[in-house]
Amino acid sequence: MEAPAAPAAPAEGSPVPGLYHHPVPEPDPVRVAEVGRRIKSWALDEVELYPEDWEDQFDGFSVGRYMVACHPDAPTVDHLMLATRLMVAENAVDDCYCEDHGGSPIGLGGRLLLAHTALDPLHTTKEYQPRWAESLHSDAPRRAYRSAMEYFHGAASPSQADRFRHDMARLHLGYLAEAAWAQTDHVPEVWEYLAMRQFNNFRPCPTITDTVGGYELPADLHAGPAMQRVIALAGNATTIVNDLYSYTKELDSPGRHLNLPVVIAEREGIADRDAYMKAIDVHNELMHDFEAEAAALAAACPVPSVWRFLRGVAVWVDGNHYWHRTNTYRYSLPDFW
Ligand SMILES: CC(C)=CCC/C(C)=C(\C)COP(=O)(O)OP(=O)(O)O
Repeated sequence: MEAPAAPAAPAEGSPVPGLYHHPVPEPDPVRVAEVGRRIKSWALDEVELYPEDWEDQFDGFSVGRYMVACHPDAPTVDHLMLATRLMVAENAVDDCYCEDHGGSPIGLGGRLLLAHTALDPLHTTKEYQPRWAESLHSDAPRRAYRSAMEYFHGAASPSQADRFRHDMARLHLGYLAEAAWAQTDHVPEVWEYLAMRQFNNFRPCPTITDTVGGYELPADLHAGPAMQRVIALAGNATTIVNDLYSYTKELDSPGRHLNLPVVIAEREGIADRDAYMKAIDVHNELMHDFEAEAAALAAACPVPSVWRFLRGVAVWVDGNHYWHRTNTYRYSLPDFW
C-alpha cells in the first residue's frame, strides 16, 4: 500500500507566454520519490547506463516527476516504471547515438538499426544468433532498450508491444532524416521540418498510456484513421513544446540545431522573435485541432477504452508541458518578452 501523498510544493518555471496549455495538479511526491529511487537503481545496477560524472544530468532530467505527471491514472508504481524505463532508454539512445553524449549523424543508421533489434529481435540461424544476443549488452543504449522492453513485454499484450515497436521505428526514421539534413547542412522547408518532427516525436510515450494505466485499447480501435489523426496531432503538439522550451539550449549547443523557430526564421526570412511567436501559433493550432478531433472521436465512438485512452493521451500532453515548464535545470525561455 502506498502512503498518502503529502501536498507538493508548486514547481518553479514560467510557461511560454501565449502557449495554449492546461495546468496539471502537482504530481504525487511520494510516487515521484519512489520512481526516482527505482529508476536510479535500474540505471546503475541493472543496465549500467551512465558513468558517475553524468549523475547530475540524470537527476536534473527529473524523470520521476515527468512520468508521474504524465500518468496520474497508473494503478501502481510498477506500472509507472514501465514508462519511466522506456523514457530513460529513449533519451539514452538520443544522447549517445544522436546528440549530446558522443552522438553524431555519421553512421547513425547502422547504430540505430542494431539498437532497434533490442525492441524487435533478430530471428536468424543458430550460428549468428549468439553474436546478436551478446551485442545487446555491448553499450548503454542497447542495454537500456533491451531491459526496458523486457519489462514492457511483461505487462503489455502482443498488440500493445507491436504498437510500441511501430512507434519506435517511426522515431528512428525521424532521427535519420534529421541526421541526414545535419550532414548536408540542409535547412528544410517548414512543412518538411514538421514532417520530420512528426516522426522524431514523443509519440511512443503517450501511446503506451493504456499499458501504463493497466487496460488495453484494442488494436483495431487504435488503428482507425480518426484515432491515428488524434495521436499524431497530440504527438506533434508535445514535440513543438519541446522545440519552444529547448530553443535557448539548442542555440547554445555547437553547430546549428534545427527546431521550429529556427527553421521558420531561416526559410521565411523573418526575425528570430517573430519566428518564435509563429511557432507558438503553430503549436496552438495543433493543440486546438487535437482537442476538437479527440472530442469528435469520443462522441462518435462511445467505448470506455477509447474514452480512457483519449483522456490518457490528453493528460500526457498536459504532463509533458508541465515537465518542460518546470525543468529549469534543462530549459530556459528566450528573452523575447
Ligand atoms: C522520449 C522520446 C520518445 C523522445 C524522442 C524524441 C525526442 C528526443 C524529443 C521529442 C526531444 O527532442 P530533443 O532531442 O530536441 O530534446 P531536447 O531539446 O534535447 O530536450
